[in-house]
Amino acid sequence: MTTGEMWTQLSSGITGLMLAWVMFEQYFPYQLRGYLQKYSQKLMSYVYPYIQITFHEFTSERLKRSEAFSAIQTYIGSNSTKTAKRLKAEVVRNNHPLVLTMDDYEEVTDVFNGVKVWWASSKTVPKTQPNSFHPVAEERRQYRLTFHKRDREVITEKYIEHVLKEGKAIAVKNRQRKLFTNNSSENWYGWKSTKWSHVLFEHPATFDSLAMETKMKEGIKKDLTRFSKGKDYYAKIGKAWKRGYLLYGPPGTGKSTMISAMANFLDYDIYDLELTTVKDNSELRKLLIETTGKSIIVIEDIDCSLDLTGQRKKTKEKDGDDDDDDDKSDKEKDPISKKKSEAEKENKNRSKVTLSGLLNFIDGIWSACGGERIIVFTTNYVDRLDPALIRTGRMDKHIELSYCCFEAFQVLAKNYLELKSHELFGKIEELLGETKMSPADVAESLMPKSDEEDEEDCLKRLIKALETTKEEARKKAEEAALKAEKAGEESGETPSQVVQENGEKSAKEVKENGEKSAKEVKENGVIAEG
Ligand SMILES: Nc1ncnc2c1ncn2[C@@H]1O[C@H](COP(=O)(O)OP(=O)(O)OP(=O)(O)O)[C@@H](O)[C@H]1O
Ligand SMILES: [Mg+2]
Repeated sequence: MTTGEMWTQLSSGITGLMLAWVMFEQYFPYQLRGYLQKYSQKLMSYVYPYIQITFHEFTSERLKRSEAFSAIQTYIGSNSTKTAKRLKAEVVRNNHPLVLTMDDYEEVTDVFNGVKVWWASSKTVPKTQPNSFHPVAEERRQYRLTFHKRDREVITEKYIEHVLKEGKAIAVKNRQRKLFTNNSSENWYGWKSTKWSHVLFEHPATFDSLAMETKMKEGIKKDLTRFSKGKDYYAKIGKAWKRGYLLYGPPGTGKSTMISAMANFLDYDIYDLELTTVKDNSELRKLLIETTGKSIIVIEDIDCSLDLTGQRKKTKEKDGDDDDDDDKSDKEKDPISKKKSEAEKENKNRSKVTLSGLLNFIDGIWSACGGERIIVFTTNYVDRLDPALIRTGRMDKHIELSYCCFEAFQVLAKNYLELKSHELFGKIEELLGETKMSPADVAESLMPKSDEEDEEDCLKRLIKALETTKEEARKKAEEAALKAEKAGEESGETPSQVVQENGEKSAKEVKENGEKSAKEVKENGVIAEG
């Protein structure tokens, strides 16, 4: 047979097949197709000696990405780079080569205990109407494992377990920590939609660079270490492997910095949850399910995020003659209150996440899904939070980050100026004892502003700043006392009585109240520590 004849025969054969397929599609009764498929598969199983197992990317209503799928992806990725011809570059990391994985519709082989298996990747894109207004459905990927039926036992009992274990181990080894933030639910659909977006987490903060009392720092480090090693302990006491921290204190005292230090200390990811974009409790739940283990879930400025300071409080304030109006002038001056009221206004109509929804998120039934998570709340005003949110046992540990003390200053001086001691330290210690300055402000003064500045210039700048702050505080206190005296004269009472009756009016009283409640919480925290 010549080559020309062979081609003619081949093309007529293909045409015949296509014709048969068209006839089948058009005329074969639809009802009988199911039977045909069933019996042809049965027939195939007699002739075809291979078994296939499919691992889908999403299981159970697509709530969560399958862990098995991720592990398999990593396993095949690391083994396939030498054999597969089409690879996908996933992440480019600093100082690391490309991370490559097998591309879609590619097949690789693997050998385990002398048994050969085939892995193939594929994807299905759900059909959508061409002119539909619905968002495009997300493609679903899957891996198909094929092996001979005589190897069934080895594969199902040993090989798959080996793949999952290896995959997870490789993932841990290659892991680059991430900082996640939640997407608005309007973007939860469509191509490659995800609930969380991430960037690589590269914050350099560590506990060594964190300025705070050494004893407190060591306590927190011990607590974190105990938690991260406590898998069996939590299982024994029947508690979800979670721990809640409440970080509170004035602005610039290192709450956010401490979260980064915690993540670096434990080698955890951070999920920065922006509550204001979460529409309701069910969205909150979905977000929680999508978080992975070894992570810190952070809700910053919890008092501003939502009206979680309690509907209860609000109703109370409505009936009573609470000091809402009196607060107004203070609020106008206070940037945090301003921040809060703006956020409140903005979110009034948008977010329906409730206190109970959030509590369920922290320690309800839903909190049990997936372990090894730390939940951190931060706030500037701990006394504004609903008691239910901070009661003993709910937030396991309450940490107060306060104004800069001398010990904290020493850490900053060592970090910023590489100074362990200096003749000006004595003066600074004295001033820090009399003034309230946040570590952020102290750090700012200590930072050299030009190459010409030396350590002494920086220390002198700090002394000047401390003296100014001290003077301002003195003037404020004087003004408050004067005001109280005036009000007392008008009503015929002594100034101290006026101050007492007006409650939180004077700056001094505000401070004292704050400190008192902070102390209470601290005490609770100490009890709660377990
Ligand atoms: N305790 C600290 N140790 C070291 N640096 C600090 C500390 N506190 C603040 N800083 C410095 O000040 C900056 C601001 O601190 P940070 O953002 O952590 O404050 P915060 O308590 O989260 O404030 P806010 O309440 O406004 O969110 C940081 O970039 C850090 O460099
Ligand atoms: Mg902060």
